[in-house]
Amino acid sequence: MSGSSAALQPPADAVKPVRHPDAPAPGELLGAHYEHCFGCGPGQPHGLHLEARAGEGVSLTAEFTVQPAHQGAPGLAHGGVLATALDETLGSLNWLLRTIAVTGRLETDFLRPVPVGTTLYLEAEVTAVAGRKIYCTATGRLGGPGGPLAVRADALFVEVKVDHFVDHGRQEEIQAVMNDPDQIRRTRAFEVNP
Ligand SMILES: CCCCCCCC/C=C\CCCCCCCC(=O)SCCNC(=O)CCNC(=O)[C@H](O)C(C)(C)COP(=O)(O)OP(=O)(O)OC[C@H]1O[C@@H](n2cnc3c(N)ncnc32)[C@H](O)[C@@H]1OP(=O)(O)O
Repeated sequence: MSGSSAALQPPADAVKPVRHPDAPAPGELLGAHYEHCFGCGPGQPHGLHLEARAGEGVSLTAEFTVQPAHQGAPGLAHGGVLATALDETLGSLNWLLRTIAVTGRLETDFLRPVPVGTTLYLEAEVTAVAGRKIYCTATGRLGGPGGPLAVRADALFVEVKVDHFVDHGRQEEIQAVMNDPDQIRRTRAFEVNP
């Protein structure tokens, strides 16, 4: 079964997404948004280490290789890990809009089992924007762009201010980020280029 619920249907006043003029060029790696992110951070030993690359328009591709630490059933990826890969890929789209946003709703179809050792090839695009609401969709294929479709998702992201993280994140990590000039520079770029 597939398709998304009414909550993921863009409203009548939704518009097409607009790629930000300073978005990374098609083919460029986006890089991790946070060193300790479970989805993309290089500082997470058991994380997904997902790598996303800008595509045309407001789209991107990403890859992640399923490790033994990602198992649910023996030799197979855990469904929650696959949902994380989709969530991370969809979240990365916001770099192309230059918007900071968090997942409000994520609907996932698991179509085929994904064995350990598989490289999951993901494609995602923003389909519509309505105010703070960003509607997007993603697929994950086994082995490469022409591989069998294994997972897919539709999601709604909601734009937030940096305050969202400052107000809700544990102070220890927030302070560490605030002391990291690279992270602050990257975050500020989003604030001054709405
Ligand atoms: C100096 C420090 C620097 C820090 C720098 C950090 C930089 C980081 C950069 C990038 C980070 C990106 C990280 C990506 C990681 C991958 C993505 C994730 O996993 S994110 C984690 C999981 N998600 C959450 O934890 C959200 C928890 N939820 C919330 O916080 C709120 O519920 C939130 C923000 C989503 C909405 O709350 P409201 O109070 O702001 O807004 P309301 O009015 O409730 O919603 C706005 C609109 O959205 C709809 N909406 C909200 N949630 C919905 C839902 N679940 N389903 C359908 N519609 C929903 C509402 O109906 C409303 O629509 P209408 O404007 O009335 O038309």
